[in-house]
Amino acid sequence: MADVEAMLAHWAERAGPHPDGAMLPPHHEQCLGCGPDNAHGHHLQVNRRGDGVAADHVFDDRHVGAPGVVHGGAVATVLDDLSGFLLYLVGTPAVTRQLTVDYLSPVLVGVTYRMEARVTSREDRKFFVAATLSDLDGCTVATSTAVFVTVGVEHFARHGAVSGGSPTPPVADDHRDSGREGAVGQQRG
Ligand SMILES: CCCCC/C=C\C/C=C\C/C=C\C/C=C\CCCC(=O)SCCNC(=O)CCNC(=O)[C@H](O)C(C)(C)COP(=O)(O)OP(=O)(O)OC[C@H]1O[C@@H](n2cnc3c(N)ncnc32)[C@H](O)[C@@H]1OP(=O)(O)O
Repeated sequence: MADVEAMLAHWAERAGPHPDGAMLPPHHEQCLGCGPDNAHGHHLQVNRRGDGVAADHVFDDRHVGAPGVVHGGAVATVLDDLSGFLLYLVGTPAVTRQLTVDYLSPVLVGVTYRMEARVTSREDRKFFVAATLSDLDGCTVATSTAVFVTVGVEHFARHGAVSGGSPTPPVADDHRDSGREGAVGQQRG
């Protein structure tokens, strides 16, 4: 099990507050969406924009599905990860419980897209997120909505290390969290 103290320190260090326009830290160094040390990742660089978050992104040949067209899973990955940056504004760890993607037009390899995400509402431990992926002419090519559920730091401690190390194998009878997890309090220092 990963060290809870180390994980809390990791979050406290990154929690902010982050001023409008600031570049937000990656979730962790190996994150598929934003981790700088993940050779297979998207390396998203995300800024706070008002109450939302935004990033520009260019998909490359690693992300292709049909020739020249980005794989839908890769599109879902970056929309999910961008939405996960709203954690820095909400101030609590959370995980995606549901993600729905609408693919409006083909997303093309080698083209710059602008992505934005914002929280649309909050209800107890859930927060609802909407995100868009648009070309630089302002034409929206994909949208997503997601439900994030706040979790305690134990959630991550139970399932793996923060970064670097191999994930902890799930315990046979503990692959799913038992009962409801309370959100941890705000980590803002
Ligand atoms: C302080 C600042 C923090 C800064 C963070 C910094 C670093 C972060 C470091 C690490 C990474 C952390 C996050 C990464 C962020 C982004 C990366 C992209 C996001 C991801 O990659 S994340 C991975 C994929 N994700 C999962 O791995 C989740 C798997 N899952 C579970 O672990 C359980 O699911 C759990 C424990 C969450 C809850 O489990 P459970 O048993 O307690 O509850 P259950 O799941 O049944 O439902 C819960 C509520 O969702 C409602 N609900 C369900 N479906 C709905 C729908 N369609 N519409 C409306 N509501 C819906 C239900 O109705 C109920 O609502 P209610 O509470 O009102 O009853």
